[in-house]
Parts: sequence; structure tokens; C-alpha cells
Amino acid sequence: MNPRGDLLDRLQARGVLRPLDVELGRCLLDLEADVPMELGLLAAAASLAVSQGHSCLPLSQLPAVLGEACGDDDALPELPAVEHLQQALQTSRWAAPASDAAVEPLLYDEERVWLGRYFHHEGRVAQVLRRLLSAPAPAVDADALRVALDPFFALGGAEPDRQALAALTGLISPLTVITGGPGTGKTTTVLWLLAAWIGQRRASGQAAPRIHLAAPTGKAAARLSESLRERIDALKVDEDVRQALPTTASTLHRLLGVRRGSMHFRHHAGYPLDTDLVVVDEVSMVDLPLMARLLDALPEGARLVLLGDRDQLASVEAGNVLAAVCAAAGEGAVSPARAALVHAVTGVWVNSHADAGRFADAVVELHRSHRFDGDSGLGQVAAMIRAGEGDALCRGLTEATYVDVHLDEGAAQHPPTALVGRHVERFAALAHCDDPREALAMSTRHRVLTALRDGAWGSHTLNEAFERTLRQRAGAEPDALWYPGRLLLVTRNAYGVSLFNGDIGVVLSDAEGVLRAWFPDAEGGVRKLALAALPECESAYAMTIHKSQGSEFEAVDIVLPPHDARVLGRELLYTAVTRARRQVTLVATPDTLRRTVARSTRRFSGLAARLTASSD
Ligand SMILES: Nc1ncnc2c1ncn2[C@@H]1O[C@H](COP(=O)(O)OP(=O)(O)OP(=O)(O)O)[C@@H](O)[C@H]1O
Repeated sequence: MNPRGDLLDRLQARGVLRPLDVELGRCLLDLEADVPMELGLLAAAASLAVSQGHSCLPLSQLPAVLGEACGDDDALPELPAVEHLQQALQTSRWAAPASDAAVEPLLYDEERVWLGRYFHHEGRVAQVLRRLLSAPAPAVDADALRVALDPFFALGGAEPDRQALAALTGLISPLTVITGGPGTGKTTTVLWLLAAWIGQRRASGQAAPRIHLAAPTGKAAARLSESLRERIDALKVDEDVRQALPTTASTLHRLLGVRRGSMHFRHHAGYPLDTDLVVVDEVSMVDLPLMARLLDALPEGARLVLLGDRDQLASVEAGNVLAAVCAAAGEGAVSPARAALVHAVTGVWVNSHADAGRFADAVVELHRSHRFDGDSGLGQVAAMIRAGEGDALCRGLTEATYVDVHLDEGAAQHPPTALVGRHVERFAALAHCDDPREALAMSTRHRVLTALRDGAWGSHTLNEAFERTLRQRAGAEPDALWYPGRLLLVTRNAYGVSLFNGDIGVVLSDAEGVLRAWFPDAEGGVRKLALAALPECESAYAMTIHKSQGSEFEAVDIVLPPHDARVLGRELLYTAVTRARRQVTLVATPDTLRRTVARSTRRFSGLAARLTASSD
């Protein structure tokens, strides 16, 4: 055993480092006798940081990253000072400065260290996004842009219409990022943008463009398709424009052509997508490696439109590309040239700043919710969570200020009993639906969302409690896996049967009386599957908030544990609250709410800096 790895062993023994991290650190130490112990520690800690969602490790944050793993910074042994870490990086041939990206396994700059793979993913994302924005700008004709946008937007009002600004950006820029909270009109804007773009191309005699719609999960793709289909008929456009509008979104994996049993996609830089424009919804959920692969497969000359909510939880895997792009854009002022163009097209001046860069012109934030009016508790509560105003939130809730958001402290003592008592009837009704489509629609009316998976406040325990009663109601054996009305959540991608992690289905009998699983199909209908063909599934009466990302329900109960848990943070609670269209019940104590809102999850990444760096 290499004694330089003693610190790694001690950190593993204290539950800080995982065996995988230690293995990586020791591999590095074993390469040569003089590899400093600090380098092994940095490799192990950078690997741990990736598991926590970071794409790099700032050297000054070493204690924080290790401390987060064990929940107690004081339990850490003495760690090397930042200067010693820097020195170890600078003197070892197993680490290279970020400017010399060919060398692996570790890359560093003055502040950070990366595992080579994540450094390259960041580099690829930065390179393609910067390339998109550095393409020579085509000559723009303000009159033609006004004609293209006019059918959809009320141009010329006193205030800048940010939806029109977003669509204008999409018409002239190869990269457009539209961020905004729930109901701020992201999907509507993109539909109007696509219609305007198709109309514009048609007017200039060009062929209908090839447009692809995608989202990170099957559920989010289905919701995007459904939203677009609902709105398309009401569009006042020529029939051939309507026909050219896409209405079916796929998962990003499917778009890129996932290969069974392989990490590689069919489409990549050598065999790019056959497309003119790709729209990606729910982009906050897209992790860094997947974004790098998408951008790799984007052909030269194609456009990219990204939609998402920057305040939501970031992807489960490492990275937060949307946050980095928004950070690179700055605080919402565009360049003077863009402001002049917006004025020429819409007659309204928007804020501009001489220092605003290319990303500032590409990112448009939508602020106004069309779903919640100013009096809506949901809108106000979401805004308070986002702003970290825990005291104001608890005051409003305990004074019962809102008609659509309630605090239920009592139920937080023992959620399974309280929530099963309150909601089991609506889940039991699923078993009596004759039409699986109706059952699936009914199932979106309510959901229990919880911060945790395990323990008394976790989704497992809550689902078990629902299942006990529901099996009994259905006359099934106490341990029956399948029974009519069972609501299912797919937990593993199964490309063979086109089911994806996060898909929701229901178990009901078919016309022959055989129990089948029914899932929504891509065209807005349902499809049935033999139970034996299903991938790994669990019940979906209660879901973790992480799994609920990309879904929407009429009403949700949000369960937070009374004890502190690392996952609790304002992004988690904001994501949960914004899953509801009409009603939220917070099953939590005010103390837990305050603690949750006070904590903001950080993701360390070098991407924002690399997006705005003066050279690649
Ligand atoms: N400019 C507008 N004027 C009036 N209503 C609008 C406008 N833009 C969007 N809406 C309406 O607001 C609602 C929410 O819009 P939309 O679904 O586009 O928002 P979103 O940001 O995509 O929401 P989500 O967060 O659910 O994805 C829809 O009913 C839509 O018809």
C-alpha cells in the first residue's frame, strides 16, 4: 500500500470519499514514486465533486466538497493549504494547465482543477456555443422582421414585450436561450417564433426548414408535444406554415440515436443531425456530457433554441449548462446594437450596456407569468422561494394568506397516515376507469412529491402506505405486484419498448380482461404493453421531487422531512411548487421551510468563464 494514500484511506473511513474516488486517487499516486500526495487527493476530490454535480473543483472549496459528503466539516482531517495544492499541480507531469488541454488526467487553472473528461465536455460546449454566436451576422431588415413578428406579437406597446424580444432573437441569432418560470410563455413564444421563421423562409422562396424538438425526458418531451398541439389550431397562419410546424418532440437520447448497450450515439460531429434548427425544452435538466454530445451533433449552419427555467433544480448528473449560459449573459442588458435593432423593429427601447457581450444578446428572460395573476399565492410563493425569503414565506403561510398554497404542519408529523387518508380515494378511482387515457389524465390531477426517497418521509414509505390500501380495495393479495389502477413510474430507460426513466403509466385490464400497462404514446394516444415487457418500475402515487422534474399536476402535496437533509434547498422546493398548476399543500414545519429556503445549491463549473473568455 502506498503510504502517500493514507489521507485518502482516512477520508474513506470517515465516509467522505467513495471507494471509486479513492481508487482514482491511488491510481495516480501509483504511477510514479514522486507523485505528490496532494495530487492523489485532488483527483479523488474532483471525482467526488462530479458525483455532487460539480464539473470542476475550485481549490479553495476542497473542504466544502469533502465536508458536504460527510455533512460535517469539523470531522475532516487536516487538509493541505491551497498553495500546496497549486504547487503539486504545477510541478507534476500528470496535471496540465488548462491551456494545454491535451494532457490528462487532471487539468487546472489558477483556481480550479478538472478531471480531464469534464474539462473536455465543458470545452466542447463552450466552443460550439461560442461558434454559434460568432457566425457572421446576416444583414437584417428591420421592416421584414416586423412583418414576420407582427401576426403574433402586439408590437409597439409602451413596455418591451419580452416574448417578442425572444422571438426576434430566434429569427436573427443561431443561438437563442429563453428562460423563465412556469407559465411565462416559453412554449408559446417558441411556437410563434417557429411560425414566424417558417413564414419568413417561405416568403423568400426557401424550402420548409427541418426542425427537431427534444427534451431530456420522455415525460418532458410528451408535455412539449402536447402543449404545441393544443396551441397550433388557434394559430392564425397559412395552412402550409401550419403543416410545416413540428408537433412531436423526442427525448434527446432518441434524437441523437442512442445505441443499445453503448455509450455512443449514432449522431456526432462526424455524422451530424440532419436539421436546420433544434429546440430543447427543460434544458436545466440536461447534464454537461449530454449537452456536449448534442452540440457535437449539431451541423454547421443549424440553429439552436434552448428553453428552461434557470431557478429549477439542475440535472441529476454533473453540470448546469443553463446557469452557466445565463451567468455569461449577465444581468439582462443587451448590446447597444441589439437595442437599436429591437427599437427599429418594435419601437421600444430595451436596457443596453456597452459591455454586454454576445451571450447577453442571445439570452432572454421572461418574467411575467400568464398562468398566475398577481394575487395568486402560487406565483408569490414561487417568487419568495426563489428570492430566499423564508421568513416572509412562513409568515404568509401561517397567516393563511393564500387560497392556493397551504401549510399542513400536522400532516408533517406522520405523512403516510395523513396523506393516504386524504388522497387514497382519488388513486382508488383509477381502477374503475374504462379508458386508460382517462385514467392517465386523471392521474395528473394530483401527486404527492417528496424531497427524499428513503425513510419515513420518503417516496418508498409513502408508496407502500398507498399500495397497502389500494391492493385491499382492488381485492388483490397483500403482496400482489400488479393490480388494476396501479400507477407506475418507469425507473430505467428501455429503448426496446420506448419507455424512459420518468415515464408514467397505469395498470388496467384490456378488452380480454388481461392486466396490461398503459402509457401515453407520442401522438397523444395510449399504447399498451404486456406486464412482462416492462422495465424496472415503481409505484408513482408519491414521487421524489427530482423525478417530478418536467411533469405538471393540477395539485401537489409537498413533503419535507423535519430533520435536516442535504437535498433540501431552495431550488428543490421551487421545482416542487412549480409542478402545480392550481394548488399546493406544504407538508412541512415552518422551521424546515425556513432552512430549505435559506440554502441554495451551488454547482462549481468553469463553463461560464470559458463562455466569456477572450479566446477558446
Ligand atoms: N402573450 C401571451 N398572452 C396571453 N397568454 C399567453 C401569452 N403567452 C402565453 N400565454 C398563455 O400562458 C399560458 C402559459 O404559456 P406557456 O405554456 O407557453 O408557458 P411556459 O413558460 O412554456 O410554461 P411551462 O413552464 O409550463 O412550460 C398558456 O395558457 C398560454 O396560452
